[in-house]
Amino acid sequence: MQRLLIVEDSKVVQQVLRHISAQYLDVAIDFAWSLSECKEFVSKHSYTLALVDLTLPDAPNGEVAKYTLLKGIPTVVLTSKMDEYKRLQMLELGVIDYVIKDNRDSYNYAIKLVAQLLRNQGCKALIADDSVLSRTLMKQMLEKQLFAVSEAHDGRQALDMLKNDAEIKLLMTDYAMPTMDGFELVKAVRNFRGRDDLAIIGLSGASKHGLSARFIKYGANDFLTKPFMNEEFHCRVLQTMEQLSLIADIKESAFRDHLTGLYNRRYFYQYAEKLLKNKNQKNSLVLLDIDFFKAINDEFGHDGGDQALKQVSNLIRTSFSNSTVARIGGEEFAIILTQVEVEQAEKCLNLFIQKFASYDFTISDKTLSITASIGLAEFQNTNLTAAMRVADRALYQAKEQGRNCVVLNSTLQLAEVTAIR
Ligand SMILES: Nc1nc2c(ncn2[C@@H]2O[C@H](COP(=O)(O)OP(=O)(O)OP(=O)(O)O)[C@@H](O)[C@H]2O)c(=O)[nH]1
Repeated sequence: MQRLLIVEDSKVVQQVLRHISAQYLDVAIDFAWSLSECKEFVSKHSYTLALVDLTLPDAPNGEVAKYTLLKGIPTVVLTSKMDEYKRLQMLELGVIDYVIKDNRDSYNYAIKLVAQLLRNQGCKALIADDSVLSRTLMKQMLEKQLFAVSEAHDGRQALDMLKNDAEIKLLMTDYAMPTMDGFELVKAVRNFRGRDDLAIIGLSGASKHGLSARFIKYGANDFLTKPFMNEEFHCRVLQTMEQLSLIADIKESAFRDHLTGLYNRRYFYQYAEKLLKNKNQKNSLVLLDIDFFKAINDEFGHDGGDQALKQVSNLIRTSFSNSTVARIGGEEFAIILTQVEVEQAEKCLNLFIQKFASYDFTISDKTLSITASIGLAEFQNTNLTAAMRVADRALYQAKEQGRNCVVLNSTLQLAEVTAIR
């Protein structure tokens, strides 16, 4: 579990930070007023990150940052001190960033910076550089930003590592390297990893003019000239990763249903198509439809119906937490149980439907029971249209049989699939 420590002695600033943190951060946060309180917290918890003020009643000269760094906690300074000497001293000590609090935007900047650092945690970064010194320096700096860092001594090795590990999200590559230079590496990598999936920052010595533009044209997201200041390095890496995160957020929201937070139909179809490519995996496809949902809308209004949909979604999500659950229609849900054969799925769904029927849903302070009908079909060696039709037929039968039941459509499947093919 990630944990953040904020050390700030101003009540007003603490309130502002609490407010902005609630919008951007989803981690445990402790607020300390002083160095002594900070020490108390550190003795009780381990922290992923600290955001500290430099001037505290019991520590007027930045002692708190020295303390958190000494304790191995990556630290961001948020201070009203516009002292250039102090700033450089702090950056040299190893703080990730030094943010001056001169307006509301600086608080936003600091918290967004913290949010990005927390997202970096455990994220894989790769450094491709033939200079051991350069690699060591960058590794230290990236580790400060909470990345898990690996190294490659030339372009060829970096390319192999990237081919074998889709989890690498950041590549820092030098230009001049033996066997394969930075341009060749970026071009090759972009054949299989897009800009929205892997961030690339090109690097080169100051004497080589025009390299930055070429790096970017070949597919790098940004460029750094060596030697760089630590602060610039941190800013560029964070900004590049923030762009990647924003794209990931946009993609994620495009695949989510606004009302319930479940995956939507679009995502479900893409996911299901991919899954079918693995011919050997036995999966089960479940279509669940709420019974007499129109009556709920009629009694409680559309908002009441929405409340019911949210509660039903939560119940399905928590009951099938290891599976992909999507809302594919108004009151219709699809679930794929991967590596679960239909006979096993049927048993599990029969238990679930009982749990569903006995669950107390609450709409506008009134408790009510809701039931659902389920159609189940095998989801292997077929095409998606066929599988959906088979499961839909089973769902139709469940409705016909009086609802609140599970129907497994195994008999129709072969005939259906053949007909559709
Ligand atoms: N509140 C709310 N209602 C929705 C939403 N989407 C669809 N509906 C309603 O869901 C109801 C579905 O009604 P029907 O298709 O007749 O199905 P049913 O009443 O559940 O009956 P059976 O499926 O046959 O048991 C309609 O009244 C739709 O207006 C939604 O997002 N919110």
